Amino acid sequence: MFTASNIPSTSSILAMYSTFAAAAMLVRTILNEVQTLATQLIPQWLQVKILSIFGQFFTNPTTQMTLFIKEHANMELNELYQASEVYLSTRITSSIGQLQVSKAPREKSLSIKVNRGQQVLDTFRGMDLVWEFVTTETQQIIVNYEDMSGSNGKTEHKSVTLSFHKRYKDEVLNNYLPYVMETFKCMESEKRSVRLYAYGPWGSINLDHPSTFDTLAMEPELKREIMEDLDRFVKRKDFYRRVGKAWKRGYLLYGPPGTGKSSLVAAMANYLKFDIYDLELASVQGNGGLRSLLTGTANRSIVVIEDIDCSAQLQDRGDAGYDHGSQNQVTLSGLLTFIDGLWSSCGDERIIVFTTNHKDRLDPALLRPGRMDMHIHMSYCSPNGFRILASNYLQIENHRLFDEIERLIKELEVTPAEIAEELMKGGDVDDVLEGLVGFLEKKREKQMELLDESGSGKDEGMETVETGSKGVEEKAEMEIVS
Ligand SMILES: Nc1ncnc2c1ncn2[C@@H]1O[C@H](COP(=O)(O)OP(=O)(O)OP(=O)(O)O)[C@@H](O)[C@H]1O
Ligand SMILES: [Mg+2]
Repeated sequence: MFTASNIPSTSSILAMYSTFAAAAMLVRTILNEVQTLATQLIPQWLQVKILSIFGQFFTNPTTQMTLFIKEHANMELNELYQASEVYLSTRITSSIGQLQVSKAPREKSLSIKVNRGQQVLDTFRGMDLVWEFVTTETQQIIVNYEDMSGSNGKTEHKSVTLSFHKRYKDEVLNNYLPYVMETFKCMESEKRSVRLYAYGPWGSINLDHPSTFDTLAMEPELKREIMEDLDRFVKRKDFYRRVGKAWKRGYLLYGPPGTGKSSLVAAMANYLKFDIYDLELASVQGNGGLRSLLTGTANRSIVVIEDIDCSAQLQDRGDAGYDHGSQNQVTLSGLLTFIDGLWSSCGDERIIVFTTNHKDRLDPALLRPGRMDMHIHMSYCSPNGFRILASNYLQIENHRLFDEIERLIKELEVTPAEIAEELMKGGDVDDVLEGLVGFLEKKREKQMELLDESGSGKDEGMETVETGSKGVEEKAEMEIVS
């Protein structure tokens, strides 16, 4: 009980309060100092150990927050996961016991990643953050529709977790994660070599294709037009957004085997530093499978579908309109609907390339204006093309046999692949070029014989070969965009 004499005066209460506040502040400052000193003095590996052993006692679930960043979100590649992986490779210290190390043939340096189960500590503006790579498995029953048998399958899901004190939630979401993304983008722009993904679930290999626009044997003017088209495309994000179009570009490459269609795709990828996704339509499970594969491709990539005339079901579009196809096949409708629809909403830089040896066999729906922006005819080797190949393979700009070779090339239908093969044969330059003259003369004799035979009606089924058509046919779509 307070009596009148022992009731503390207001001023003494205030004095006591400010003493307490000062003491609390002092304690907090000392604790902060100790914490900072400890983080500096205790090696990071020990911090991780302490955290992993005692973390469960100290980390109060009510104060800790954990973010889960999955590799895929809504069936799409999660860019934040990719970014975390790349970012954490810059945060590797001696505390981390397990790393994944690899080197691809064309990559200049080793690629080092943190292995799963390993914790990585990071600090950002005074916050402590703990990252960890984790893998979870889900059981799936896979039904074989042929004999209706079932088997158990496991799917691995990769993710990375990020834990921190709850009070940092806003700082992490508004500043730290954007910083992680920014670091990732900077590192990507200084880029590693181009990656090639084969039919999925996308596993990547580094594209070991040395093809560039410099090494391609093509008419210089056509080459320049393609490069300018690509340049224009990547610069035009705002334009595509303004006109409400998907930021994508479609190229149809057609021409006989060995004229450089696949080499041109590699040259485009190397030029833009885009990754390539090589999509084998025949192996895709239905329209749903196509959808999930294509949504799993990264931004700034080229999806290529080779030999489209040979791909299953592509001719098959019923008069009744878009059919949904049987369960296991991709229909042309699925493909076109996907290109038109899904990419319209994603606003990312995408290129799609179809290649074919027989443009005339394609469904006209694919050739309509608006489907593919540019049709590129890859044709037989020209004298210009030969000079590029000679310069690449033999490092020569001229030779006494050039005139004769160029005269033969003009008369013949010979592919750059055939000439490249001759130029790769061993020996000195004279031997190689003489070998090439011999090869071209033999080829001319054969072509004359074939012409005689077809002239006398012996080979009615002989294929006619496209020649001399103009290199680029730009469709209305291209005119609108340009
Ligand atoms: N235009 C070209 N310039 C330089 N090299 C070429 C060219 N065309 C073909 N080659 C050479 O021939 C090889 C095969 O060519 P490529 O695979 O690009 O032909 P393609 O047109 O895709 O053939 P296919 O229709 O059979 O797929 C290439 O690896 C390259 O060495
Ligand atoms: Mg090819």
